[in-house]
Amino acid sequence: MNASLRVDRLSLRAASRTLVAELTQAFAPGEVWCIAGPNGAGKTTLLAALAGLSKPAAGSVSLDGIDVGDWRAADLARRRALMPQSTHDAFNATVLDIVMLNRFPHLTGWGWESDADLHAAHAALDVLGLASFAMRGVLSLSGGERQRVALAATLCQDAPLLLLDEPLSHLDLHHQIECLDVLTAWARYRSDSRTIIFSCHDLNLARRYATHALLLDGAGHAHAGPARDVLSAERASAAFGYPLILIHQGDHEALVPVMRVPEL
Ligand SMILES: Nc1ncnc2c1ncn2[C@@H]1O[C@H](COP(=O)(O)OP(=O)(O)OP(=O)(O)O)[C@@H](O)[C@H]1O
Repeated sequence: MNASLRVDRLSLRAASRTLVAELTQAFAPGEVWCIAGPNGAGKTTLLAALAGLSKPAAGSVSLDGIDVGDWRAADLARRRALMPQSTHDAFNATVLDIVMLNRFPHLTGWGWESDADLHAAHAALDVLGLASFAMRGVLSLSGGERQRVALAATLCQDAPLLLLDEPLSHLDLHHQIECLDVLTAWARYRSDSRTIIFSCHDLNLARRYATHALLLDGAGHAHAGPARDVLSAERASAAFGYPLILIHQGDHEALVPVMRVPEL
C-alpha cells in the first residue's frame, strides 16, 4: 500500500525561467513534506509534475519505480490523490456527492458506489468535522468550508500519496491546525503509512507539522531536508527576500519578520 515517490535530476521551467534545477529527492512513507517558497517560485508547477499532470523540462518523477507519465490514469488515481489550489463548482451538488466523486478510481463493475465507498466518504467528512454538511449544496458553503470539503474528498480517494496545493489557504487558524492534525495522523498512525506533500505559506505551521520541507527560492534552487533545518531563519530570509528571526518561548519557536523602520 505504501507509495514510493522519487524525483531524479528534475528540472522545471516556465517560459525562459528555471523554477527547479536538477532536483534529486525521495519522499518516503510516513513523511509529511511542506513545499514552501515565494509567490511564483514553482510550488504548483512542482506538485503538478509530481502528480504526473505535466511533463518536466528534464529528469524524471517515478512512483513505485514507474515514471508517472507511464501509469494508466485509473491506476495512478488509486496511488496518488491531488487536491488542486482551487475548485470551481458548476452545479449545486451535495457535499456527499462531491466527496463521493473521488471514489471514482475504486468503482468496479457497472460503476455503482458500494457501501464501502459510502462509508469512506462519510468517514472522511466525519474526520474533518463535516458530517452535518453532507446534504448541503456546495454552492452554499463558505470558502473555508468548501476547502475542507475538497480535503475530505482527497482523503476519501484513499491513496497512499497525497499531493495538496495550499490546502489551508482559506482556513482560520483553528481549522488549519485541525486539518494538519488529521493529515499528520493520516500519514503516520495508520498501519499503511502514507506520504503527504503540501504547499503552504505559513512557515510556522510547516515547522510544527511537517517532518520535511522543500524550500524553493524562485531561481531554481531547492533546499530539502528536515523541516526545521530547511525552514531556518537564514534560509527563509534568503528565499523570501525579507529578514526573519527565530524567537523562542519555552518549548515554542516562531519565525517572525524583523521590524523595519521605514526610511522617510
Ligand atoms: N504558461 C506560462 N508561461 C509563462 N510563465 C508561466 C506559465 N505558467 C506558469 N508560469 C509561471 O511559472 C511560475 C511558477 O508558477 P507556480 O504557480 O508554480 O508558482 P507558485 O510557487 O505555486 O506560486 P503561488 O505561491 O503564487 O501560488 C510563475 O511565475 C508563473 O507566472
